Amino acid sequence: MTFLALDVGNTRLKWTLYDQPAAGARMLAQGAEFLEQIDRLGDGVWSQIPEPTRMLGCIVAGQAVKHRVQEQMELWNVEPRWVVAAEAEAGLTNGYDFPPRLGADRWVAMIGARHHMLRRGPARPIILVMVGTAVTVEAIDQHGRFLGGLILPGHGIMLRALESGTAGLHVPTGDVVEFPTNTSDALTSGGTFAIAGACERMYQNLFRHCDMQPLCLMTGGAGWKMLPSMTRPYELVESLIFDGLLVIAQGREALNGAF
Ligand SMILES: Nc1ncnc2c1ncn2[C@@H]1O[C@H](COP(=O)(O)OP(=O)(O)OP(=O)(O)O)[C@@H](O)[C@H]1O
Ligand SMILES: CC(C)(CO)[C@@H](O)C(=O)NCCC(=O)O
Ligand SMILES: [K+]
Repeated sequence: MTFLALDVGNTRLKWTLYDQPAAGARMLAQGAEFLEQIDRLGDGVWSQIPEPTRMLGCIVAGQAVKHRVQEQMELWNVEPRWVVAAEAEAGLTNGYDFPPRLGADRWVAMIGARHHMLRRGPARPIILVMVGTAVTVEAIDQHGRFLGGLILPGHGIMLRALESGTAGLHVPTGDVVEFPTNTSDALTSGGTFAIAGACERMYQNLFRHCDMQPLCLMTGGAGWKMLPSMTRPYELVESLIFDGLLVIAQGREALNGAF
């Protein structure tokens, strides 16, 4: 029973085909497209992979993008299913004021993060940093309760905002240094330390709240760029959204025999 997992972000669609909807499934194929280019998936690479029996995705782009994605899936019989953040699922409880308003990508990545931790050791609080178009910094306590999280502009948005909001700033890429002495380094370091600093504050908040050292996890396409600038040791797990989708799919399959 093949399983297609989709992560539709604000910039790119990422997909992975697995041999079954279960944690630890074998990957059969994967790819990523910028949102402007998704309309050729159906005639292109998706026409060359085995047909998925099941599909589950998380999407934070709008309805228009969702329809375009579903159109590309019409070459198969599979029913499109999209995760909506719930009050509880797969061992996680949702502390958001209005649980379904929590971004599906955040919810799914947190489920992936909690299972990643539990496979390796005893339960601890988790700081989960997701570095994409936007950056999120989630706090999960040792019992699996999502306490709350930060949303920050991603590095690209920060720099574009500075470029368009000032007369004298243009944004060639610089290096991250402690004491920037040119504009490029000042911009790159400013954005990077803004994110790293927010993560450090959330770490301290969570440590104080739980009285227990949090595990620090990072995911998202630009995670590797942030890693060297963090103030704590972070583990980079690129696949957390896909891991979360597999865990959710497995749970639903066990419950309903389908989903
Ligand atoms: N030096 C950097 N440090 C941190 N983040 C960066 C850096 N350079 C670029 N970025 C961020 O990385 C993002 C691209 O990451 P990635 O390709 O993973 O996005 P994405 O995961 O496809 O986003 P989404 O899931 O929202 O579509 C850019 O939007 C930018 O904000
Ligand atoms: C915050 C982003 C953009 C991160 O991808 C996404 O999860 C989203 O659009 N969330 C909805 C709002 C919220 O999570 O509160
Ligand atoms: K994302």
